[in-house]
Amino acid sequence: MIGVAETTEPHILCTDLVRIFTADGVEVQALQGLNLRVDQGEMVAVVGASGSGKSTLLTILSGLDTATAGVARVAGHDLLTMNSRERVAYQRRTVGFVWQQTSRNLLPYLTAGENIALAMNVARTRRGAERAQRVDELLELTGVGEARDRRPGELSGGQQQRVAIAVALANAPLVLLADEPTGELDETTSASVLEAMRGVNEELGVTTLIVTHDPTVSGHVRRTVQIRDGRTSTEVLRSTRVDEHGAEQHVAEEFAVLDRVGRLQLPHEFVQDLALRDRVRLALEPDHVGVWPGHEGADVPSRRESSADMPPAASAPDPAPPHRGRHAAPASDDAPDSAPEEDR
Ligand SMILES: Nc1ncnc2c1ncn2[C@@H]1O[C@H](COP(=O)(O)OP(=O)(O)OP(=O)(O)O)[C@@H](O)[C@H]1O
Repeated sequence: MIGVAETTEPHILCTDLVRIFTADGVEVQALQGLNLRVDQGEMVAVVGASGSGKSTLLTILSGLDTATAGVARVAGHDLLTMNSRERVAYQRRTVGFVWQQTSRNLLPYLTAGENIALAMNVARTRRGAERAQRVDELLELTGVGEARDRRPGELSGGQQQRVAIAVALANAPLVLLADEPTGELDETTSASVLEAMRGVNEELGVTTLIVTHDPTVSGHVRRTVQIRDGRTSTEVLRSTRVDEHGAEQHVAEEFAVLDRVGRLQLPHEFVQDLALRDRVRLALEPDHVGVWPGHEGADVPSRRESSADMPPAASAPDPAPPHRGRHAAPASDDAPDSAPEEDR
């Protein structure tokens, strides 16, 4: 393992990640060259439609599955070359997980406190009074101190997920991974569980990645990455700015993701609105790139001096205006703002 503190490597790094499943002789490409970087201490949500590859990504990052090709590194661990011993140590100490189903997070016959203590017991971290103190601290941190002596069946869904977060944090992991942690909760309870995760991220600085189909998650994180067909397609960054009157404004800005070799996915509605298909014309302008339909009969852009590689043009459009929905706008609570329809 590389010393994470000594490098500038992100805590989660996926480069051109591919996962191909073969079932009954048919190949399914669940991840098709996915790129993702999450810096140390960041909290990021990956959202996408059913079948877009979210769980596949999380299963690889948690060390339960291995990618077919590409790079997947978490806190300096190379997940493609790890042997089984390293994998066990990685799962016990480097990463913590929260899954959608309580049954996967907690043992039903143990109390909340015993579930947390068990995680430390298995990894042989902390003993005796130190262990008991850590149990109390984690239950306080996740806002369920009162649940300590109750079994999962005696807790609400939201309380169960908070206890699950405490269990995931028992061995002080560097990275917290959550797969649909609010999938079985109502909207209000989901919001409170996500806020608990945010509190943990801010308090402990643990790098946090949540994958979910729930678009409201983006209201609780600074960065939301959209995954589409096994690739990251767009990102929404949320920030707070002070306007000219000194008032704080929450701003959400959506970006397309550009990979190492310059590929990007155009948002679905852009493709539909301009009836783009098969190929497009591109023009390099001093401060932007223009994209026009490339099929026969489509309007051809003018040849600009800066567009050296473009074919001769028939007409000269105005400088391409920024397309709607792609620049800073006040964030609404029902984000993800202008995310492609099919990804919601
Ligand atoms: N073990 C497997 N064998 C074959 N195909 C699989 C396997 N696991 C996933 N897939 C396929 O890979 C694709 C991505 O699946 P994945 O479960 O990662 O999507 P998802 O975004 O998590 O979806 P959901 O939100 O419905 O859980 C789907 O087409 C799925 O059918």
